[in-house]
Amino acid sequence: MKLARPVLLVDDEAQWLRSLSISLRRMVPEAQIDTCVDGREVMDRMATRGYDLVLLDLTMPHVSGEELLQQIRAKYPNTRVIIVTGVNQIDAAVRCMRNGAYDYFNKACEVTELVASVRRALEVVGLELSLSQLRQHFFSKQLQQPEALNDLVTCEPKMLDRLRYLEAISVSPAPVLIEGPLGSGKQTFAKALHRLSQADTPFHSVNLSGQSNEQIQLSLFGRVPNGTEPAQPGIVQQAQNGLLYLSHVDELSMELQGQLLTLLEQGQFYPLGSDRPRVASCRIAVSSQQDLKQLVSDGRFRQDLLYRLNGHRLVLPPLSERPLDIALLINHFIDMAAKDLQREAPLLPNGLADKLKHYEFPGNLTELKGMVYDAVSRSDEQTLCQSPFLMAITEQGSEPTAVQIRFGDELPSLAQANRALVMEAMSRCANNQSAAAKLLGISQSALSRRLAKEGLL
Ligand SMILES: Nc1ncnc2c1ncn2[C@@H]1O[C@H](COP(=O)(O)OP(=O)(O)OP(=O)(O)O)[C@@H](O)[C@H]1O
Repeated sequence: MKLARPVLLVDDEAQWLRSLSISLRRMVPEAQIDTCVDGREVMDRMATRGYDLVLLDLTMPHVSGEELLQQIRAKYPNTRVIIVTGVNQIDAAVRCMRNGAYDYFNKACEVTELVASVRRALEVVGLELSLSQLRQHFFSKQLQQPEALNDLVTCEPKMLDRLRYLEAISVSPAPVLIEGPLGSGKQTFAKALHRLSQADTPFHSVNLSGQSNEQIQLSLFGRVPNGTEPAQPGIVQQAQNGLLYLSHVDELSMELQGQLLTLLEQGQFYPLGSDRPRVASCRIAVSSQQDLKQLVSDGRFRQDLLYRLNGHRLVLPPLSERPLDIALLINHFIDMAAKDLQREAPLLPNGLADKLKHYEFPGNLTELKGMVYDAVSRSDEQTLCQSPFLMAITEQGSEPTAVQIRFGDELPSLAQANRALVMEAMSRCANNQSAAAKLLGISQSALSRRLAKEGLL
């Protein structure tokens, strides 16, 4: 969601101030507009309320815009200033830009140009703010709002880093891209982001997978009334000031990718049947199971959209790379299942979590949760029934792996093939020996011996 951003408009022409504030309130809903007709009051107003952006008229009685610009830049370096000039003041405007103004706007121009500049300035301030929060969080290593993250059970250091990052970006208005395999917790992270930022605003989620363009347009953007059908509001409109989470963005058609880009860049959308844009004011988080960079290389995803979405990016690892979390998650899901199924919570049998550390979990947390619910419903004693887990482990172990290797005319020797396989596994795992050993189905010490023997260490 877009967080409220305080903006001060300074001009001695009360009429201009009034009409500009109406336009900005309508077209940049996250801007919280205050006005000031007397330049002498500006620094006091700045001291009582930290403004993200000041729009400053250049020519005012008592104190000039140029003078105020200098004072604001000296005392409030994070505040952006846009200079508003009359027709013949280009030289002064250029001087102001040299002295740190963010932009300048000529009153004779279309107000939409000023609106675009205001949006850009607020976006920059938002990004700077989240960057400084990021630094703060990483240095403090403490979670600031642990209660908002209660649904995210983890003790893996790499996941705790992601929670800190989530807290840091919760103040930013920029879009968030969450990548991760099936069931790895993308939506759960999006919900936590919403709780961290403004829990009293709406959270909406739309699954973009398996729907036609028209269904998606209707559910996102709504429709204006036509001869046969009544008006229907879209979710973008309902999510005003809230968070809109779009899952499976990797499955969006090229046409809808363009519309999503308009929504992100201009904060505008078109209901079906209308050529009049509406203003959107929700923050957007999207998720993808596929690597979007790869999709861009394959020509299946727009690069400009990826740049836009990449405002903040979180990549969630598969559950098989979070072994420390397995016992914790099983216990968490046991409690949930026991409550939902109105049973006593059974105990986690010794050794089960360890056995599962070698299981791949193709469905990640969704799969583990399903297994635990099944196990709890089968448990008739005090201990959790193990059969759903053991069955999955056995099935995975006995599943034949289809290996297809293309050989040239000349076959490699066994030693050469071994060496090539080891090098390939190490390269796929970024030289992480324990991951490479897992890939090769041997122990880490066996891999280490082999690497030493081959002179690859
Ligand atoms: N860290 C976590 N702690 C506890 N439960 C979690 C955690 N992450 C996810 N879950 C639970 O696991 C299940 C799957 O999570 P979620 O729906 O967020 O995954 P997803 O990546 O969005 O799924 P999909 O790929 O299908 O869109 C949900 O029931 C969620 O409540």
